[in-house]
Amino acid sequence: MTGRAPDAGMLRRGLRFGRARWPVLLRLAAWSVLEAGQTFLLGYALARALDEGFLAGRAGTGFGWLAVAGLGVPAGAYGTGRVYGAVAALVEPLRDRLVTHVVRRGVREADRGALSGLTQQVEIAREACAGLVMVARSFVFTAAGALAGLASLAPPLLLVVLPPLLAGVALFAAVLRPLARRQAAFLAADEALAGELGTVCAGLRDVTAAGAEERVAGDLTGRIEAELRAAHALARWGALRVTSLAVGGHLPVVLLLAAAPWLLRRGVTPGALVGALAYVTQSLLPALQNLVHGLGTSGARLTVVLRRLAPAASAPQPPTTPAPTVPQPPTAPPPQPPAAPASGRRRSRAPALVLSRVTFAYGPHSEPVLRDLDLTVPHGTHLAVVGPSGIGKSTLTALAAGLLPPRRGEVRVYGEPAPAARALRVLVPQEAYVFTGTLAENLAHLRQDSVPEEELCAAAEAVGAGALLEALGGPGARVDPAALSAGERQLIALARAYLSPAPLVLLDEATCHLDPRAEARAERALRERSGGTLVVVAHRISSARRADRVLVMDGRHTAYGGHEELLRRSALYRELVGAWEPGAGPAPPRSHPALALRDADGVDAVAGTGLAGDGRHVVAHRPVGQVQPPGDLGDGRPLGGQG
Ligand SMILES: Nc1ncnc2c1ncn2[C@@H]1O[C@H](COP(=O)(O)OP(=O)(O)OP(=O)(O)O)[C@@H](O)[C@H]1O
Repeated sequence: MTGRAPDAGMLRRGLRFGRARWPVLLRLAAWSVLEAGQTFLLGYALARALDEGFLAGRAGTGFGWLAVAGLGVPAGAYGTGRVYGAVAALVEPLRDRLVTHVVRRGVREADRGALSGLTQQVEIAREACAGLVMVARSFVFTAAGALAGLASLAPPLLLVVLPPLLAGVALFAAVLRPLARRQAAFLAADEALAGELGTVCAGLRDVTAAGAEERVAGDLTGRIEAELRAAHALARWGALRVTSLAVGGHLPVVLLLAAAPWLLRRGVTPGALVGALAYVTQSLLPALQNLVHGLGTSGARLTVVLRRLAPAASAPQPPTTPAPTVPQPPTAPPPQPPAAPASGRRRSRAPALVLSRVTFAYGPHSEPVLRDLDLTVPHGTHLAVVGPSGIGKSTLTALAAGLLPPRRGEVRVYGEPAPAARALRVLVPQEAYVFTGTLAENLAHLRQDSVPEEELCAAAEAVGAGALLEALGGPGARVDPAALSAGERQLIALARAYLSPAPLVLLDEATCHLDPRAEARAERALRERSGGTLVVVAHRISSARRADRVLVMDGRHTAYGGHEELLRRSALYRELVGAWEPGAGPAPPRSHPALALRDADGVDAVAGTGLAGDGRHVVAHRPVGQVQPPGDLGDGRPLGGQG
């Protein structure tokens, strides 16, 4: 949208439209004259009622004139009713023409989304146009009626009322164009903000996951400030509009009162003076008020909407007033990633992740999910986090990413408080974020520098997305997120994390839609990526086996160690793995519903839920005694308890 005032072309088209409908315009004028008759009668009858009736001691005559004024009311109301019909006859064809134009355009461009947006604008145009005709017409005929009345009462009254009225109208006419420009600019800023908010709100989770909050907040702040500036500019010009109203509508009242002695000396009767005041306060002032406000708002809206619907325009535009109701996926590259990572010096000194006596609960009165958790993950470590469903694994990654604040304790990433260390970590959630754009934009999303094509391809190859990249047409190809499978989206997100400058990668079931081999390849690549640190909410036994360290979350009884070590000392880990230490006997029965199925005699089966390699939810259900040893579980076996 542009911020230009109505252009000559639009005016010409308007005049052509009016010329073709002169009978309707004539009808409109005729009914408006009847309406204006009421205005005329108001002051005239009042003056006569005073001068010839009440002030002359003839009350009957006075009431008679008041009755005449009263008769003018239904006549005027009848005229107003007919006026609405005439305005409709004028505006409906405009709507029909616009609808025809819009439908042709929609069919030509085969874009039904654009069509619905445009027909909405047609309705706005119809309303704004009707409002405009009503206020402009009302002002012209009311002013004519009132001025005719003033002239018939006493011509000197015109000398007092007419100059400020003309000055006010002239001032308003002068501010109209700049005001329309400011109004259009304000609407544009408002729409831009609404559009951006719609996009951001639809992708809040992904923005958070990508650590782009600051960038998004910065963009939104820019939009908000732009709208604020536009609102200030509009308000400044709005003040001039109010001044024009004061000069044209209120000043005549003051002048009439101040000039009363002079007017009376020049033969103006008291009744005529009261009649003049009635004309100004009851007719001219309200009509001018309507004109100033109506033209200021309906006029600007109509200008903006008509320009959008103009035949010259080809690209569909967003609707004028309401914010987009259906959030759209971002079409441009979304917010930029966090700044560059910390220096290698800092990395080598501080552990990648430290949780010190961290307690976290989702609500002030809810039971903590984590209680006094201590954890240190040295730089370069590959840590797998396992535990039953709902135990707090995702919560832990969110705390590590600085997305959740601990109730007590502290989380540090490479020595910095987690919320301030966004540039040092990348969190890949289960639902991978891919946006409409090129593959290159998607892959380099967390980089601030421009990434050479070879590096993009190498990263994709490293995490196992090379074939996908090729199949989609290479880095320059555009991607439609809806056309990708969940696993393909995960591969893109993993390649993006690989390219990220952040040394700490947090995978929260980010490979659950990949097959075991693909998962292994991606994890290995992320682990080996320039000595990066990898924390994986493990989804399969194979993932935990690959890790240097495993954190077994179990409420208060969290265990930490290597795979073999944990098999020896963590009953829960043994259950999760679905095996017993040789000779250790069956694992102690557990009450976690995701893990143990009980019958009246106690535990009879060990079960776990998880996602299979193809993304299906599965339940591993094995009668006690038939559980296979760890070596036989195979890479593809989902790890119990991962929902
Ligand atoms: N936003 C939230 N508000 C309130 N409670 C929550 C919220 N998110 C998670 N929880 C609760 O916190 C606990 C831990 O959830 P979390 O998602 O961290 O578990 P998880 O181990 O990752 O589970 P899963 O393996 O099923 O993903 C659960 O009881 C869950 O219901």
